[in-house]
Amino acid sequence: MSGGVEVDIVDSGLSDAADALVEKLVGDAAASKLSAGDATLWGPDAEPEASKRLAWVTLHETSRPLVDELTALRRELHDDGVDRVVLAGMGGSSLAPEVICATRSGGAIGGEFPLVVLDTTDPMQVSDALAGDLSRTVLVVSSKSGGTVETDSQRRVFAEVFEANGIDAASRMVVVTDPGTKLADLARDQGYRKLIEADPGVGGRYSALTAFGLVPSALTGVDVGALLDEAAAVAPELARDSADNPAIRLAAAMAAAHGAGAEKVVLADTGSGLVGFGNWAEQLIAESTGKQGTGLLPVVVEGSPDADPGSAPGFGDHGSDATAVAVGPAESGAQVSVTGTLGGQFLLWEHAVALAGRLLGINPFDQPDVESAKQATRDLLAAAGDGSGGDGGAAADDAPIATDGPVEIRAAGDASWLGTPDTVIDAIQALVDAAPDHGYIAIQAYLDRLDDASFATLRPELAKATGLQTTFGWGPRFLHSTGQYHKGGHQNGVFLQITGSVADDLAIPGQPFTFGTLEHAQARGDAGVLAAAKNGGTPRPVLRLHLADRAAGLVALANAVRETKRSGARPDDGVVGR
Ligand SMILES: O=P(O)(O)OC[C@H]1O[C@H](O)[C@H](O)[C@@H](O)[C@@H]1O
Repeated sequence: MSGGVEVDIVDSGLSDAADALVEKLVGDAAASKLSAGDATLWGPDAEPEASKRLAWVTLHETSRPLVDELTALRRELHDDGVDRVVLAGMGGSSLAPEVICATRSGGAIGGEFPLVVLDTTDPMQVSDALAGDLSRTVLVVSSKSGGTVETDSQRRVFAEVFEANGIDAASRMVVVTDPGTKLADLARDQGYRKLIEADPGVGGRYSALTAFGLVPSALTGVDVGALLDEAAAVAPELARDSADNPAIRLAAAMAAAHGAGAEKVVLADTGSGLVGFGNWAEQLIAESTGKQGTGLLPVVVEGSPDADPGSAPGFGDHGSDATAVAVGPAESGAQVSVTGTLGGQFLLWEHAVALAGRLLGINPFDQPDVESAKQATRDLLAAAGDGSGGDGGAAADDAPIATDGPVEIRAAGDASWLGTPDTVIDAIQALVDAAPDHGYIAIQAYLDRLDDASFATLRPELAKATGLQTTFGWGPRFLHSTGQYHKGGHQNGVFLQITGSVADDLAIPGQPFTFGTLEHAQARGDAGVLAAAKNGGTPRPVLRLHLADRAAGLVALANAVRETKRSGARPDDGVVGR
């Protein structure tokens, strides 16, 4: 293993196809240029953005001063009896610390300790985070732009509840943001405990080793110096213009597969020792490449295919539209295996995705389609006036097409593909029938990802029933991750959006809307934007299922998914529909 990471292209056909691209990257000296921060690698259109976004290549050196600063901050907080860390942040501002803390603590994601990640607007999940022991809590408010509505809302409600419990809110706020943002000004004006300004030369999804990744991790006790050491150990290897460079090999494998029609990258953890790494890689791959009607769609599957055969549909049984990548040792069905330390893999994947961007001919540093969903949400909130949308905003929604027990069936945009379903089974079947061969299904659940965690089982069930690659994302979290690809990538997706009733809504202090209203506006807004795009010349199918009762709704959905069929199962002959 070179310096701590290794990429093995196990599939000989893919390895042969990748060779030409390996040669090209080596010939162009792309790896050494990338490591030297050369912004010309993605062409003249991308150069202005790239020139502001390449500081991540040396973070293993430039982030060093943070290590002692954060150790001191943690000690100071501990001396005050504060050891529960809640992180308010979306996308690049929370995905890396979640993986770092879960990996270093042996697996607990989203539990009470060591890190409570709040990347949601679901009122129930926010309420649960507020219900923890506030006397021991510090809120890390992380936002590169300083203007992300979810993060701002979480900060507002925590500030209010701290004060309501007799705790000086300012003393419990640690802010991570870029210099000069509104959030930085606020932290100064309000005298927040600590303001840590991040390196503005790094975009959100490349920021694992900046203050965004390191601050929450260090506050929970992770040795972030060791993480930087792991990255430093692989950096020289990643800079080499050599056919053995693991970043070159991974980039070439993904781009060669893409060229042959396999635009999906199915990621399974096969015993990497890294917990939830796919959820971080997902944002990096999807947001960096999914644009201009092209890109790589990450499909994160559950379980280890060898340990539990059949547990990860889409991996071992994938068709010619996908590449199976094992994070960990190669297992049956894997075409590529990537192994290594956590710090090493962060840097490896960042280099590989940036190099793949060059091979795909896109700018890996922008996210041109993310803003459209945010704007649609703002428009819906403005149209709702004071935001008092009753049942979390659902009351302001269009009338359902049909109601089947606890499930209201709706659609977005042109729903001619849907016909007139009476039941959830009919509706899901119509959605599956509308998917092109070699297309994909995206399940998007705007629910509580801890209390409603069982909804994630719909992914393997639907993948098994249809043979289509199927992704699962929690809303609004995925809007800051795979959301870019779904709107800007290959136009062959169909979308199953799930929203749920809100038993106890939660006000957002100083805002005219509640968390429930915001969550539903985000769902409706994104559904509208998705449906407005086309799959080729035809309307892009977006099915919206609203659950009047979340628990009963899950049972109804699971039953319906089991009944779903797709003729021809997984299509393997030639690639169409991209
Ligand atoms: O860190 P923030 O500025 O709050 O941004 C959080 C996220 O927002 C957007 O959705 C971007 O597309 C993501 O790349 C980013 O990570």
